[in-house]
Amino acid sequence: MSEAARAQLVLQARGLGKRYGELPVFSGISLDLRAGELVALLGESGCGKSTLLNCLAGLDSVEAGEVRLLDQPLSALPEPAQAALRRRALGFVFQAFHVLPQLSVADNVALPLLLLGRPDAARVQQLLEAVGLAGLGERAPRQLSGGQLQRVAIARALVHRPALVLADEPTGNLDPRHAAQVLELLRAQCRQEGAACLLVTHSERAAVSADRCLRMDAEGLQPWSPSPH
Ligand SMILES: Nc1ncnc2c1ncn2[C@@H]1O[C@H](COP(=O)(O)OP(=O)(O)OP(=O)(O)O)[C@@H](O)[C@H]1O
Repeated sequence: MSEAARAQLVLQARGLGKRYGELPVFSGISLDLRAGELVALLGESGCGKSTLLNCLAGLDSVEAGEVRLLDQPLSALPEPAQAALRRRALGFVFQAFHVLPQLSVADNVALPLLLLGRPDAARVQQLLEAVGLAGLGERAPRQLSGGQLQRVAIARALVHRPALVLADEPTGNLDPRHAAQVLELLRAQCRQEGAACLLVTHSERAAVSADRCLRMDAEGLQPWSPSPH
């Protein structure tokens, strides 16, 4: 691989294998994600997409293989170094949002910046506006709808300009207008900030807007082309 190609690599996974007890979830998964690309990950429910995202982030362990994030061996780093790299380089949109109920909407979005010691109220406001939540920053999460909470989670994942965004069905609870807005935001994050984004989706519409698509099945990850509309 050339130096230029290596420099573009944000994430490199090789030979990942995962099982829950006796149940194999996946094996032999390899994946490269480059700066600026939006990659859609599709596959049947239960095939292991969320588990793979967790393993790529180092939030779940693998039995085999290696994950390199920004050319550092994430899975081999001691936990404090792993946490520091994750905090700096990663934005994660969880399927279940994981918005903290005791913090306001704006404080939830601000959290990654605070953990990095870089508070930036203007950036928080910019993200709230970008996801269509301007004016709701002072609300408590319990006062928001499911779709609004999903957008809080997306704003929080992007606010610190991470090199890698892992997004687990980020448009699953959104109407078409907000789904398009969120996809546009993820794309802008890739284009403007040079981030890589791996987007788990069941939506062919979302897949069409990706730079490339991967389908996950028992054989591993295969390149896939969505049918044009
Ligand atoms: N903590 C766990 N313990 C045991 N089995 C688990 C655990 N988490 C997930 N699984 C199993 O691992 C497999 C993969 O689950 P996963 O959530 O990764 O699938 P998915 O492709 O993301 O599904 P969906 O599209 O429905 O979100 C499933 O068979 C699931 O039942």
